[in-house]
Amino acid sequence: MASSLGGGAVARWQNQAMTDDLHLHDGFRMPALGFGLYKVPPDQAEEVVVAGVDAGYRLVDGAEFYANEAEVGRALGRIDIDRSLLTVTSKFWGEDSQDRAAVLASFEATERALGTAVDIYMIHWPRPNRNQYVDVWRTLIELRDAGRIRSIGVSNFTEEHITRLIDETGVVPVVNQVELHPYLQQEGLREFHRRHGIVTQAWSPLGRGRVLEDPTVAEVAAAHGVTPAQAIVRWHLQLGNSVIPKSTNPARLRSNRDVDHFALTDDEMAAFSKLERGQRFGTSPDERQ
Ligand SMILES: NC(=O)C1=CN([C@@H]2O[C@H](COP(=O)(O)OP(=O)(O)OC[C@H]3O[C@@H](n4cnc5c(N)ncnc54)[C@H](OP(=O)(O)O)[C@@H]3O)[C@@H](O)[C@H]2O)C=CC1
Ligand SMILES: O=C(O)C(=O)[C@@H](O)[C@H](O)C(=O)CO
Repeated sequence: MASSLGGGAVARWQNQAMTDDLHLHDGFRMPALGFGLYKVPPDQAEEVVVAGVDAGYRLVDGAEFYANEAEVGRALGRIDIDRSLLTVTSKFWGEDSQDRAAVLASFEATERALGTAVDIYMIHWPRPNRNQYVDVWRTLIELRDAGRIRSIGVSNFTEEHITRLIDETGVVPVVNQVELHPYLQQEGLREFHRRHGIVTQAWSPLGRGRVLEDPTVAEVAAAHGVTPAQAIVRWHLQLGNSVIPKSTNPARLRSNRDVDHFALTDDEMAAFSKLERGQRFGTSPDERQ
């Protein structure tokens, strides 16, 4: 099993199921491993969600922007599972307006489309030039306090943005969903999250598929007899990230979740950490307004 990178290091995580829940600082829990729905075409979304839950995923990452929430809702209506076992997320897009009325309208549109409660609702982008994200956050707090959302979080927020939320409202997001993969490991932000009890959730965790051919990833994967995607998902989980790979291919969707039977060694984790190159495949937080 040990690769040349593994070198006999202690496999701290061996036999530990990494697909279990993470604890949120508001007392609720969230599965560490879920699947994402960005760019899942509406005519495939219903079947992807049914297949994902059937494969054992319990976290579904969606957003109004993905334009497939009605199909996700249809799938959730079909799935024969205790709803309390699922974590359904969505995000406020806010490109047109960020006023309270716009937040409420978007949230209600998502609720209607999904036909079920949103467990975790996030601000999709801080859009810092507009300077309204603290007010948007206040509206999310209001919705949470009214019992309409279980937990509230953010996405694409920097330390500076989160610090402002905390200083001005006293409410810490439960999660910050950010671009994170072996080529963009976000070490500083992860440390900041740790200090504040915020879960780091990795978007584009496979680098949109573009990290899968990396030679180090391939070597580690081969040593464990798994796919590069499985090795990367396992790396995320061992870092303590929540992770939401996307696939419209049922076999890949299933195998991306099948990561409890192997563990990266300390040396393999160290080899992954050397892959950092500050490379983004998506938009940066300050860029999108
Ligand atoms: N908050 C935010 O701003 C953002 C959030 N997200 C969230 O993160 C999720 C995942 O990010 P995403 O950008 O989709 O990128 P991912 O890193 O998850 O990569 C998805 C790509 O990898 C391919 N892929 C998946 N599994 C495998 C596999 N086992 N072998 C080979 N190829 C594979 C997919 O193709 P195929 O489907 O054909 O399998 C797709 O092309 C999104 O769906 C969304 O929920 C994403 C971007 C921004
Ligand atoms: O980052 C990009 O350039 C994208 O297209 C996506 O990340 C998109 O903006 C998004 O937010 C998906 O969740």
